[in-house]
Order: sequence, then structure tokens, then C-alpha cells
Amino acid sequence: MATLLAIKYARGSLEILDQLLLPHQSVYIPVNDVLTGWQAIRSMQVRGAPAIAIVAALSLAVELNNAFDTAPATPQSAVELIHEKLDYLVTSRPTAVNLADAAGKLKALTQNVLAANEVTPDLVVKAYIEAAELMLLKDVEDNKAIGRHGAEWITNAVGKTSGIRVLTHCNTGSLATASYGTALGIIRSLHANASLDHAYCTETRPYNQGSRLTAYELVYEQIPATLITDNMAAALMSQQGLAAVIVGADRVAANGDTANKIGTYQLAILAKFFGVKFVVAAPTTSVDLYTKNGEGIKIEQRPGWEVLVVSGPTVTNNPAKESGEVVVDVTDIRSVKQAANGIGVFNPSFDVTPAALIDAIVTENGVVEKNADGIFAMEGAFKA
Ligand SMILES: CSC[C@@H](O)[C@@H](O)C(=O)COP(=O)(O)O
Repeated sequence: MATLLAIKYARGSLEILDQLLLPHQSVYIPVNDVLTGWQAIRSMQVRGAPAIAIVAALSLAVELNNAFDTAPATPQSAVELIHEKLDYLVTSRPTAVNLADAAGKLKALTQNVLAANEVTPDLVVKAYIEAAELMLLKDVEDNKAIGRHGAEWITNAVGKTSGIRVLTHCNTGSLATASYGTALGIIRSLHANASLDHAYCTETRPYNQGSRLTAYELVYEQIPATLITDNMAAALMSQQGLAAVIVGADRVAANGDTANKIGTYQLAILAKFFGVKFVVAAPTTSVDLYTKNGEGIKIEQRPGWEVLVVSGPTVTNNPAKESGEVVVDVTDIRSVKQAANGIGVFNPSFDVTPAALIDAIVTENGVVEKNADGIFAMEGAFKA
């Protein structure tokens, strides 16, 4: 069976699956430049920490590849142009560190190319494009490794190789990454090993990444699965004997505090209460050693209409605008208003789960657990 692909890329061409239309329609839209990439990320046409970073990097790769007529005059100006565009892309969404991490690595790489002998603007551009393309390939490999490590850790931790039931939140699958997925990658691995009995996924209000995307992926992959609303988690844990809650991450601080989709924190508290393992799955590109703990993580506040409507307005007739303004069509048929007029709205897109509530953090290099003092040392995640 073909895997779902959020990102279709060949040199000079990038298309993304418009996630605002899922699960009703599967429509790929072209992303030929940085401005369109920025808008696709801000408007959630593509979302999920790794996918955002890859689409941002590749949108610039396509723009540079196709801009034959406007190639920079000097290697220095090529580097400056690339850095300026990357800085702009980083402003699209603030919480997931993968985007800033990718931009930082690509800036350092192009800066290093400048130091080489006989460098030309073309060489700078070529080095950038090749590095961005590698990020796409590496993410798939990393996710498969996360899947293997996480499945092994969970089966060992609960002492069972079959009959395992898990709960996941938000979307962390093929649609949130280059392919395979992080938390959903672990569920995929458990299923492939015949260890999984059942996967539960939350709706993940207000944006419904769970019911719209994770449920879609689970059905597509024929993994036995059930959808719950976010407020059913305690009832589920009290009745269904879960082995683990498995979630992704948008940013893991140096002490293991983890920013992830709003609602993750309350699931971690419930997991602690019910003695269910709480597992975070993320590539090392989500680990931010420069941020000491969760207090330093900037949480994106999303527009109030996402809470006031079901499913949310779609982005239609949305030409890229220099101002970066995103045009939403609130009269769209899927925008069913469900709240009293005049009510205020609190809509943080993410929350921070304290490290104390987390049992394991799985990266492509293995599993980080707390040391004897009960502390995660996330530097360890960078050692294979
Ligand atoms: C592998 S994706 C991990 C996280 O990015 C995911 O759980 C999440 O919080 C996504 O948020 P989103 O707002 O949909 O981009």
C-alpha cells in the first residue's frame, strides 16, 4: 500500500497535500517560492514540526532552483539572500524548534561554502539545495529508527509483546513528517511487530488534527483504532488498560520539558494518575539544548475562530500577500459556528508537559530516560 505523503518533491518542484481539506479531499498544491511556503505553514496547510521545517527549507530550494534570471551576482550576495529568506521562514510559526534548527544548519552550511576556494553564486545555491534535499531523506530514516526504539522500549517497559493498547494525541504520522511519523511511527512499529492490540486517538480540539488526520492515517494503514473526544481520556484510561500514551513534540527543552499540541499536558497528568507510561517521540531536530526548561518555550497563540467553529475556516482564494496576511473564508461550508456570540477565547496552540510527568523521550538515536536524580539529560539524545 502506498504511504500517505504530505510532501512531494523533485528538484525544482514541491507540492504539499493541503491538510485543511483532509479528510474530505486529497489535493496537492504547488509551493514554488518562500512566500507561498510561509503562508502554507502559517495557515496550517502543512503542519507538524518536522514537516514544517522540511517544507520551509524546500520552498527556498525550489525558489532558488527556478530563479535562473535573478541569480545573485556574488557568492556573498547569494549567502545573504539565503539567510534573509530563511530568517523570514522562521517567523511563520514560533513553537516547533525544527524550523529554526533547519534554518540555523542551512545558514551555517552556506556560510562555510563561502570559505571554500573558487566559490561561485551557483555553488552556494547548489550546496543549499542539496542540503535541503538531504533533510527530507534523513527525516524518513530518523522516523523509522524512532519507531523501532519506541516499540522496543514500550514492550520491555510493560513486559508484553502483544495485546498492547496505546493512546496518541494530535497528528504525528506521515502527514506531520517527511513520512512514517514519530509517535505514530512507534504505533506503526508496534502494529508491524504484532504487539499492538488497539490504538486510540484524541480528536485534538480545536484544530482536530486527531480526527481529521491521525484517524485518516490509522484507517488508511488498517491499524485497529478508535477515536475519542479529548474529554474522554480519563474514562478510557480507567477502563481500557492502556500500556502507554505516545505523543510527539514541537520542542524538547534541555531538561526534558516538552512543548506539544495543547492537551498533551492533561494527558500526562492522567497517565501519571493511572500508572500509564508517558512517552514522547521526536527527532533530535526537536530537541533544543539552548532552552533550559519549559519556561523558555514560546507558545503560539492561534486565532479565536479556531475555537468558535468546528473544523475551521478553510483558506480559499488565498494569493500569497507580501504582508503575510492569511485570508480565511469564514463562510465556508465546513465552518460551523458553535459558540455564543461575544464569548472570549483562549487558544494556545501548545502546552508544556513537565519532564517529571514523562517516562521516556525517544529519538532516532535511542531512548533517553531520567537519571538516578530523576532528571533527563537531553544532551544524551545526540549520542547514537
Ligand atoms: C511529528 S509532529 C509533533 C508535533 O508537531 C505535533 O504533535 C503537533 O503538536 C503539531 O501541531 P500543529 O499545530 O498541527 O503543527
